[in-house]
Amino acid sequence: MSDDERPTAAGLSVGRLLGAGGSSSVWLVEDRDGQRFALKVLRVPREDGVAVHGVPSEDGATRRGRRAARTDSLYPGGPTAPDRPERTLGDVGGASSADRSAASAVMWRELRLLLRFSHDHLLRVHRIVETDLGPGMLMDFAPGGSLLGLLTSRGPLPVAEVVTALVPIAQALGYLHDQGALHGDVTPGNILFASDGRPLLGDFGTGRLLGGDRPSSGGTPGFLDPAHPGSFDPGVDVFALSAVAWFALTGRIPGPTDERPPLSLMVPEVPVQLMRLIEDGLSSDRDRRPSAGDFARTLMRAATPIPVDLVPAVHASVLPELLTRRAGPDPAPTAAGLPGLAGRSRARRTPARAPGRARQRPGEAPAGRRVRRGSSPARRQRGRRPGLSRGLPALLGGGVALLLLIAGLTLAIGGRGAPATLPTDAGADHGVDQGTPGPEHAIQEQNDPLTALSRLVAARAAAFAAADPALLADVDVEGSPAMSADTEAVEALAEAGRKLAGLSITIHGAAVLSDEDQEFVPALGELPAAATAPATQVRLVRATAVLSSYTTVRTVDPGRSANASVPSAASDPTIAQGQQQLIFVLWNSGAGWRIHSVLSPPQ
Ligand SMILES: Nc1ncnc2c1ncn2[C@@H]1O[C@H](COP(=O)(O)OP(=O)(O)OP(=O)(O)O)[C@@H](O)[C@H]1O
Repeated sequence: MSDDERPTAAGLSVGRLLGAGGSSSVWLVEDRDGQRFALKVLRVPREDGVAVHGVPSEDGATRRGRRAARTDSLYPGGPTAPDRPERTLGDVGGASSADRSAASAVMWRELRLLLRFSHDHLLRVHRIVETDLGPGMLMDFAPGGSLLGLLTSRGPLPVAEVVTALVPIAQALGYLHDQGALHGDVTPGNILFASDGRPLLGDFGTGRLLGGDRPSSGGTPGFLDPAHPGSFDPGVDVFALSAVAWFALTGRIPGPTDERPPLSLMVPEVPVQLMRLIEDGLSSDRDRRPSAGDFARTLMRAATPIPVDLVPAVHASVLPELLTRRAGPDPAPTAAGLPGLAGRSRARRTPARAPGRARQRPGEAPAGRRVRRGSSPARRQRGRRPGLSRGLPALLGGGVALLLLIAGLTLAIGGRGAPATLPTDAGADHGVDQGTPGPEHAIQEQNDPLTALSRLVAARAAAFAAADPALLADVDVEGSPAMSADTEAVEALAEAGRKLAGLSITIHGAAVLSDEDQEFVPALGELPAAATAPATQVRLVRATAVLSSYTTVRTVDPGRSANASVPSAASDPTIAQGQQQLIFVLWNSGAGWRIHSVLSPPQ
């Protein structure tokens, strides 16, 4: 955005452009006391057809990524918001007085609405100021930037960070709904972060009050409830929030129900209750959608929240004030040399345990080896882990752990056209073994979890490909998180009369994590001990799971015969291949290795 689009306003010095949405540009400003604010100036459609694109003043990669997110991921196949002809009020010879008074009315309306509400997670708006480009709204500056900016820089987020980012937003929506108001435009661009990492819901431009006279005209494609456009229904905000959660976990907008891949296939570590919550929130059946308050409560129980790592996304000038940054010296020796892990280590040592979650029940002493050993001070004092120095840091250094690339994420945010390059490591490649395992193979598998893992993921792919939950019996531990999530997803496929033709999964670079490496996997603290079967062995295997491309095929007789299929219709989407770094928790209680759960690697 050029300098002549920079507003001027009495008593304010105007700094960098913070961002631009479909209808406004937002600038960093400072008042005479040195206090910083964000100043939002509305933009209006251009009459001469010449487009003025608002781009954030972040680095080039972020800018490119944001465009890609808008064009490839946020708005696939549809009109892209930035391509709407638009202008800043006052440009090209100045806006008409009618434009200005319309803009002013919108601003006053948003201000009046916002002044009625006060919540820790609603962005505070102060007043309207006159600028040379028309009225501007002065609001709190959110130095952490937006969730969209964060996802553009980092790629999809781990479940634990999604919990941190979205529980407060769901609570803020619950508060608004209780007050008889709708937000109306919950999107990743409208979720901002304070410097202490607090998520804030902004942009009440399309908000509405119950009984208000103005129908909603806003909303953002991809996050707009297709079933109830324009209705005054809190479920519209819950739909949008669920779409944001899907987007944060996968890097893509969810798309229509019968076209989106199962979430548990794209992000296997998503707990089953979270998968259900998001599917319920996106359901076209309004009665299935939870209230915003229930959404917050269920999301809170999905994982122990960890601080959102904002560092890769923020402007360099705000780094020093960012409380959640994890670079620099850390008092915990275990985190030495591992930027990004310090916060996680702390979070793990003092977990914000959700109600009802017990790490280990009294009297349930682990008979086999526990999934995770306790982290004694002595262990923490030992400093850098030799295993980690070869393994996880390679992931961290490459930034690969940030990219949960599965099922078509080559089109995902960040403008990346191809899957990330993965670090080579010492682990052998374990391609799919399609043949029937012989006795020798079975013995080898019994001893070697890496060999077993290749077979397990191939069999898991076969269950999804055929939409046959019975095939999971030899894949997942009975009653485990993996079994619940996979069964639910495969049954949903079967009920929808679909299967994923051509899907296969191969394992590459698999390596068993040492005990010391396991110290750095915070989510392990949430897994139950392997206490139920005395002889249970547990291994954690870090690996890259590579999904082939596949096509969603409709079966002839939905819900009954997954074997019969109709030829792929032209509309059936082919999902491009993708890959993902994962940690598989494998159990062996005597009958061979099975998948107990799947985690994302620490970042
Ligand atoms: N208070 C703020 N502090 C820091 N950055 C902000 C603030 N408000 C907005 N931004 C940045 O500006 C971008 C655009 O802001 P906003 O979403 O309010 O504009 P908009 O035109 O209303 O967008 P849309 O109509 O597309 O939702 C945000 O995505 C964010 O990056």
